[in-house]
Amino acid sequence: MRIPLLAGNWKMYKTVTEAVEFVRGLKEALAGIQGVEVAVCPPFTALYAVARELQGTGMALGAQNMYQAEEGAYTGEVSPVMLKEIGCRYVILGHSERRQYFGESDEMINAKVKLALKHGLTPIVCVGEHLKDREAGNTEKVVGEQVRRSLAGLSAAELAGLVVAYEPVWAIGTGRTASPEDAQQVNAFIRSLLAEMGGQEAARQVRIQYGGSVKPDNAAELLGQPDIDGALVGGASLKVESFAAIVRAALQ
Ligand SMILES: O=C[C@H](O)COP(=O)(O)O
Repeated sequence: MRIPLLAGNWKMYKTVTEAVEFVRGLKEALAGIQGVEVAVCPPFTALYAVARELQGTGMALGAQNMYQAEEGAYTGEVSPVMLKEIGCRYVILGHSERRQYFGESDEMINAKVKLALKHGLTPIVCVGEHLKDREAGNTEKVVGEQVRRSLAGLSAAELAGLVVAYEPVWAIGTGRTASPEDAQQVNAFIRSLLAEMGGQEAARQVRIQYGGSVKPDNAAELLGQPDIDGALVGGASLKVESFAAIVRAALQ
């Protein structure tokens, strides 16, 4: 039984004050909720304050990125050791915005995934095709390559414990969502690929989210698909009301 993971990726939004205020509201909105896992992924600057605010709630903390080294002269970067100490359970890796604006390759993401796992962080590994890939009928080819390369060399147990987020790039922040059927098809494809890489049991356990314009009014249908085990939510995770509504939709 896979517990759905609803994770809010705040991207470069929210000061420390705004982040703390949000978490206080979210705690109230979701008090007593069971059967789903909820995580928030604030900018680095708010991680510590949010970690304190989340204590004792069962909600998890995630970071949006990390560097592929434990320490060193890497100005501006943050290591998995630092994220673990601060209380992160998750780290988003390979988000399409990292791939697009910061030149992250599958090989770099693979190094990050391995180091995150070494330090007890659970990677949320993002994959997804561009519109031109989908229109050319290349979705599975592109997503398949990203999965194989980003997750190369992982053991079956490591694959089983991962979170993969299928995020079609054309659906991110655009208001254009993949249909539940299309999202289900790609998530099922990713699961079959993971079965090839790590065996049936790993594929049965791994959680595969959908992300891309998930909103309160489309969440239930997306989350009701058999291979969609939660959502990675951008814009709609910035307001307590909409994020809480998406979390509740996972229980329907
Ligand atoms: O990580 C989250 C995704 O980029 C989705 O963002 P969005 O919900 O604003 O489309």
